[in-house]
Amino acid sequence: MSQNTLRQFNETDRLKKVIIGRWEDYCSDQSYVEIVNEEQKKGLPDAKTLIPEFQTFKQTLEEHGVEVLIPQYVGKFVYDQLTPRDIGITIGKKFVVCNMVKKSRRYEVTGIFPFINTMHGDEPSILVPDHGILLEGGDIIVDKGHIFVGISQRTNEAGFDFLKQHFGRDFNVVPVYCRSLNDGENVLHLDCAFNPVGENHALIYVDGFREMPKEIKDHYHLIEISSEEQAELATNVISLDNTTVISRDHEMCSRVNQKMRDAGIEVIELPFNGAPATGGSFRCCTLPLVRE
Ligand SMILES: NC(=O)NCCC[C@H](N)C(=O)O
Repeated sequence: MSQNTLRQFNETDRLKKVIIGRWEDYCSDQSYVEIVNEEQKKGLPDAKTLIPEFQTFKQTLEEHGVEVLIPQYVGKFVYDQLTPRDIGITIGKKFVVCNMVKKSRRYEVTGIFPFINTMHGDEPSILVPDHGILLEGGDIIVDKGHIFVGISQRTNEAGFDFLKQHFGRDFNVVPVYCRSLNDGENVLHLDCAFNPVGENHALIYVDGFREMPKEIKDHYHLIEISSEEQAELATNVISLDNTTVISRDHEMCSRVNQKMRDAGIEVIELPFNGAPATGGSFRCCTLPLVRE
């Protein structure tokens, strides 16, 4: 299959081509930094910790046959290009350019346009939502005929409606209402509380949702995680295929990692502390273009 054809129908299909976060130039000018989430209020990571962690991540992906792309540097006003997951999403054979809530993330997508422009798909293959429609890729999970859409800190009902309008014929588009900061829960995006792994398992933080959709209960064997594990982004693994994930080598993720192993999934644990301190772990730091 062509590496230049957009394709993502399942979260755990074999990952062939992916954009990962850009660690160089991170926070290169502090005067531009915007604190965009609760995690960052605890302090931003030292840029030096990012280098070995991202290099090892990239190398591990490549060793597993994945083509890895790094965004171009956008400029110091976009101080953080670590988590490309949110700026766009491959759905089926199309690409949706996301409308970001935070000002400092709005132009991040220009760093990946050179890659998107080389990709083909079902025309028109690039969709751009209107103003007022807020949606971020971390809130969108395409799996088993569904598009799960987190209505969260970053995606609104209009974002859900947009996806339903464009993809509702081919997918069952399911809203997933995440609890808010006012409810005492910090679910930045859906993938901070739910993530399919393996053939039909899913990691889940049940208290992160106002109500669990039937489609999640019916289609997955659930591996539940605690609030302490959720705070360390234990759901936020990246699947290489339906047998293998990359997860954090971290004490608050080790129980969940073992649960996945018990379910027959190979878990590659890598040290990854810098990006999670900005709010995103392995899923957030990846933007798949091709899964087959
Ligand atoms: N899918 C995700 O949860 N992405 C993490 C995004 C972190 C980024 N610093 C942000 O707050 O937008």
